[in-house]
Amino acid sequence: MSEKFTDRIYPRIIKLWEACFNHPFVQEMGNGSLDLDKFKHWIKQDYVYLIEYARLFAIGTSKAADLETMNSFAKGLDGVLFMEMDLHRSYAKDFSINEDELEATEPSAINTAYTSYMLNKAQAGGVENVAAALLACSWSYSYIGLKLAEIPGALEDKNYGSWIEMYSSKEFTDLNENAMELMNKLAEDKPERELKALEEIIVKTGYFEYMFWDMCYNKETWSIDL
Ligand SMILES: Cc1ncc(CO)c(N)n1
Repeated sequence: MSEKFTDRIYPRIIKLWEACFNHPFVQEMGNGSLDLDKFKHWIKQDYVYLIEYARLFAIGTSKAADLETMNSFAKGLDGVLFMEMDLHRSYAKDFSINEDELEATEPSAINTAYTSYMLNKAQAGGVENVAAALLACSWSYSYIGLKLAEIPGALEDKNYGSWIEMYSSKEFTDLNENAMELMNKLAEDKPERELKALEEIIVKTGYFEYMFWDMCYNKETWSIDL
């Protein structure tokens, strides 16, 4: 059996996940000191990010060549819309942000750039492009969730415990494994040139992951108030 695609790109990709894990936003969630306003910015921005992200799974479902692949994309779509976004809705409720306000969040510049890039890559290419465009999202959060859960007391934190619990849960771990398996299956037997292009999509979305943390930490929207 040939080497799995995700194993082959791992040495490069892990540097991105480590940088995300070491970002002050993530570190401060881990020790409970993160400013709640920064976290609220994440909840709102991430909610509208996930609406666009969910579309990728729908695109993948329609581009899939066989039923098994359709099922995997559909499972991902269900997981994002109902399991992952429930976390955001539950936090929003605690913060007295109603669901209409949450859904009406204006995506920031980085958020818009990230989702536009993903959707463009997903729409322009074959089904393997869709799997590549959505992978950094689940892979990085799964890495971060599992690492944060190892910090003593982090799972019990009154503010960030449920975040860490969800992203380190079996359900989310399964969702990410499903995305990784999809990528590996769709990358099988692809020529080197195409594998390089898929790797590039994963690296670029990985950079966007880092920038998303930074955007939330600095509560950025767009550069000029109008
Ligand atoms: C920006 C971003 N990346 C990844 C995830 C994990 O699904 C998320 N919720 N938001």
